[in-house]
Amino acid sequence: MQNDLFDSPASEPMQFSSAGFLLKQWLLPQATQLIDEVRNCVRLSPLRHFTTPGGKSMSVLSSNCGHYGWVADRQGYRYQRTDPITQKPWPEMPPQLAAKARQAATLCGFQGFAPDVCLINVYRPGAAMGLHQDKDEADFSQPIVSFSFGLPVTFLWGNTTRGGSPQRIELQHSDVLVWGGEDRLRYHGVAKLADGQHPATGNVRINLTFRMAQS
Ligand SMILES: O=C(O)CCC(=O)C(=O)O
Ligand SMILES: [Fe+2]
Repeated sequence: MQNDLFDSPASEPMQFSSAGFLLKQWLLPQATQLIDEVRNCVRLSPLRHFTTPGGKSMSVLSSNCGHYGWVADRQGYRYQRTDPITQKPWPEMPPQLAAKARQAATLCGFQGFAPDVCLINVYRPGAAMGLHQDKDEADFSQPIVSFSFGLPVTFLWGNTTRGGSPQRIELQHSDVLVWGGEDRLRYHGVAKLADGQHPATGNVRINLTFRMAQS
């Protein structure tokens, strides 16, 4: 499914897997405002490098907004209501962000998506995310909605088990990925971010991952 105009947001999702969809440049009209909302959130709950249970520092910088936040430390991966840095609840999820995530899910056939967490990931050049499954949520019947802003990156789409060579999906500023159903537990990740500059974000890529942590 091709856009008529290269620079206009997709009106229809591009299906890259049985229950995986890409909405090209779908957030372009709202991108500046949505990025501003994210900046407000990270003023309240700062970006940080989480440490994995294995003791490694993640290359991506992360924070959260919403009722829950995803955290990692020596004890494991989990969702919690408070930010371990500020000891306060995570900032509220900006309604405009939640509304766009819900609308994207609906467009891809997932009705009634009500995310209670938005994980904010900021990638600097050289940062990457290895193949993993999103499986810390209570209910896998809910999809995942993922926004990309700023520098382009290659998204890696694997299988439901480890191994095999992943499909490579090029993500640009304002693209949205939605996956769920039988693809909900697909391994996925992102390749190392290349150096660059983007008018909307400078030298970073911002990823927002919306999920329903609790059913
Ligand atoms: O940055 C991305 O596009 C993927 C992020 C991701 O998979 C995660 O945070 O679980
Ligand atoms: Fe993930």
